[in-house]
Amino acid sequence: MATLLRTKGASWRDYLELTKPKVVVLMLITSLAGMFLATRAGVSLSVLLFGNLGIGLCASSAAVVNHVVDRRIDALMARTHKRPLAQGRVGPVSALLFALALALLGMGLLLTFTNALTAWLTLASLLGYAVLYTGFLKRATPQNIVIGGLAGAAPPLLGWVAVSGHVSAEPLLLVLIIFAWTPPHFWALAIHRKQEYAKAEIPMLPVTHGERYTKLHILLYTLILLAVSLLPYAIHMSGPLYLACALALGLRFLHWAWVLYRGSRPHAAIATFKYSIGYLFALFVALLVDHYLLLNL
Ligand code: HEM
Ligand SMILES: CC(C)=CCC/C(C)=C/CC/C(C)=C/COP(=O)(O)OP(=O)(O)O
Repeated sequence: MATLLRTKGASWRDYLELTKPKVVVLMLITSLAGMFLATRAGVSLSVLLFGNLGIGLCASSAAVVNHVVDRRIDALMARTHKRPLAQGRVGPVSALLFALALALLGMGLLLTFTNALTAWLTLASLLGYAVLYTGFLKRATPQNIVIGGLAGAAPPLLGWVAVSGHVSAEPLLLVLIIFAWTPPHFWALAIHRKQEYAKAEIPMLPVTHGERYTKLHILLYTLILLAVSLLPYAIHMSGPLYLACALALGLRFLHWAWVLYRGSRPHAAIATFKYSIGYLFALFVALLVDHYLLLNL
């Protein structure tokens, strides 16, 4: 029991780390875009603050559960072996109680300040990542991140529904962008960390199908991503500034995917992974700025 509840030597930093804060912050930028693009009028301050806080707390809760479920495989991999649960600084029961508190608070905020549809869609994303992806898909199939990616792609839809109260085609397009982005984002890292995933017996694509096959699929998904990222302009949801940014960012992503596929440069996999994060951040900031300019000029 002592090991299950252990918090000896754990600091608030350990608990913060369990929530995957950088990932959650990027998700909140995508939910912000969903909120602002949902309306030509302003977003109310309570939805802006408590809607994002609620989504962020639920995403954090899912991330904590991921650390609990994965603590044994995390201990086997160099990238993750120092995590609080892998090293035993935080016990699984303490972490699960923390996750429960985050989820209850997040759901409470969403039900109070947004609407029931937002709360239930957020809960579905939480369970999609914490239970479906982490508890099942991750160990079951090399397509784990393609299917599980839907949970991480949901925030623009959650933000949109928090403001409008209903699902429509435009936010689903934003979800589709993140859905197409996830395979190049993750498989680039999985190539870089292939030996570790093999050691932990996790069937990531580079382990099961090899690097060549994975690089080809990164290239194909990056092409799909470039095409899909132009659709907000095509359906008049966004203007020329967004189009220019989406083209420039997407062509640069394609450049990295091509360099990785050709195998001509060392470290191309980790460079592609790092670029993917900057890409998604810049694309969603471009959506926000473009929306602001369209409304105010
Ligand atoms: C199933 C979908 C996804 C998978 C499998 C995945 C996987 C990963 C992995 C393994 C890392 C490395 C973490 C580390 O170095 O400790 C990472 C980093 C990151 N991911 Fe993802 N990711 C997914 C979706 C997303 C989404 C939807 C976002 C944001 C919208 C995102 C944002 C980030 C960020 C910002 C980092 C850098 C974190 C850091 O440096 O601490 N990821 N991702
Ligand atoms: C409510 C809502 C929006 C939920 C989304 C939850 C969420 C935080 C999704 C993040 C996706 C992600 C970082 C997957 C990596 O998991 P991994 O186990 O493959 O990576 P790891 O080895 O670094 O832990």
